[in-house]
Amino acid sequence: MLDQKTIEVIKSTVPVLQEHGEKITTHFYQTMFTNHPELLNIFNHANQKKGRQQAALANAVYAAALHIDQLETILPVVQQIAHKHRSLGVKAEHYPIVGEHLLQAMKDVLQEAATEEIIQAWADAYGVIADIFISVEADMYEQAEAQQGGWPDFKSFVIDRKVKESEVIASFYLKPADGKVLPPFLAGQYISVKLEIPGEQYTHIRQYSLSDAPGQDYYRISVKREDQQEPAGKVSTYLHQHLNEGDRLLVSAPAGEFILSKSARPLVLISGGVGLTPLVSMLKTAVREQKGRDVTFIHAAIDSKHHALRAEVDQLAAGHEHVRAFYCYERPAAEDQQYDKSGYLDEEWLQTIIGNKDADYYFCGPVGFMKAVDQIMTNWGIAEEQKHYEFFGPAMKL
Ligand SMILES: NC(=O)C1=CN([C@@H]2O[C@H](COP(=O)(O)OP(=O)(O)OC[C@H]3O[C@@H](n4cnc5c(N)ncnc54)[C@H](O)[C@@H]3O)[C@@H](O)[C@H]2O)C=CC1
Repeated sequence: MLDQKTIEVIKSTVPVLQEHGEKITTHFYQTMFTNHPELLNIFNHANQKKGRQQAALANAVYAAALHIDQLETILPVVQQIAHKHRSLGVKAEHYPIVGEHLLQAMKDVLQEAATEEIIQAWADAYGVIADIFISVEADMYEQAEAQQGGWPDFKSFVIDRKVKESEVIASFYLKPADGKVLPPFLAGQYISVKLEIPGEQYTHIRQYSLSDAPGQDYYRISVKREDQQEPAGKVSTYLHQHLNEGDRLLVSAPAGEFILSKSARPLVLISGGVGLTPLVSMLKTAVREQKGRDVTFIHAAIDSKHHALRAEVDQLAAGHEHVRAFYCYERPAAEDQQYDKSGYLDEEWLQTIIGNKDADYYFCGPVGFMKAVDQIMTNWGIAEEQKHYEFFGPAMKL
C-alpha cells in the first residue's frame, strides 16, 4: 500500500497530468515501440495512429492519480480493461516495460517539474496499480483455461461458414480446429481475432462481439468491412476479401463485461449499424432464458441494404408476443418499404415505442449514436445502473 506522503505527491500532480497527459502518453508509446517493437503485435496500430490509445491511457493515468487514496473506486474500470488485456494476451512481464517507459516519458515531458520525489511516488503508485492488474488478469487467464474446452491465450479456429449479411457485413462461423468442445460465453461478450496479413510486419488483433446466442458449436462474429474509412480497416478488409470457409485464424477465449443481466424490468436493446452484434446475441438469449420478459429491439441502419441479421430478429419478434422490433433508416432507398422511421432516431420517436421507460437499456453503435441515445436516457432520468453500453476500441466514457 502507498504511504500518505506518496499519496499527497501523486495527488499534487493531478493538474499537471490533466494538462500534459496526452503529450506524456504519446511520447511514452513512441519510445516504448522503438525499444520494444514486439509489443506492436499486441496493440491496435490504427488506434495509435488516431491517438485514441494515447488519450485512453492519459485518462487512465489521470483517473488513477485522482483516486489514488481510494483505488477500489477504479476497480470496475480495472475489470473492464483486464478483460481486454486477457483477450489480447497482455502478460505480467509487459508491466515493467510499460512502467519504465511511462516514468521516462513523464521525466522527458515535464523536465525539471518531474522532481525525484514525484518520479519515486509514481514508481511506487505504478507498482501498486500494476500489481492489481496482474493479479486480476492472472485469475482471468486461469478461469479461461479451466473451463471445459478452455484455453488461456489464442487457439486455432477454422472458418466453418462465411455468410453475407448486408452490403458491408459478413458473418464468420468459427469452430475450433482441434474439434474440441467450445466453452460457453455470456451474451454480449467478444473474442479477439489474431491475424497475420501478408506483407505486414506485425500481427493484428481485433475484438469482435459474438453475434449469435451462446450454446452453439461455433462462435459467430459479424464483421463490417471498413474499407471506406480513413485509414481503411486492414483486418476487416482482409477478413472480407481474403479469408474464406476452411481458412484458419487465431481466437481468444470470450471476454467482456457488457453482458445481459437478469431483471424484472423490461429490456430495451438499441443498436446502430454493426453495433447490433452483441445485442442480437442478447435478444436471442433473453427470449430463450428470460421467458416472458418484454423486449424491445430498436435498430438504426443506413438503409435496408446495410441492415444485417434482420431475418433473425424479425423471426423472433413474429414468434413472441412480448418481443417487438423497430427499425430506423437514416437514408431509406426508394424501394425500402419496411421500416418505422427515417433519419436518425430521436427522443420523440423512442417515446412512442417504449411504453414503460423504467427498463434496462443496452446500447451499442457509432459514437454519435451512443451520445444521442445517452442524452435521451439522461432526459428521461434513467438511473446509471439501468444503462449499459460498450465502445469498441480504447476505453471511453460517454
Ligand atoms: N461491442 C461493441 O462495442 C461494438 C461496437 N461497435 C461499434 O459500432 C459502430 C457501428 O458503426 P457502423 O456500422 O459503421 O455505423 P453506421 O455509420 O453505419 O451508422 C449506423 C446508424 O447509426 C445511426 N447514427 C449514426 N450517427 C448518429 C448520430 N449522431 N445520432 C443518432 N444516430 C446516429 C444512424 O441511424 C446510422 O444509420 C462502430 O463504431 C463500432 O466500433 C460495433 C460492434 C460491436
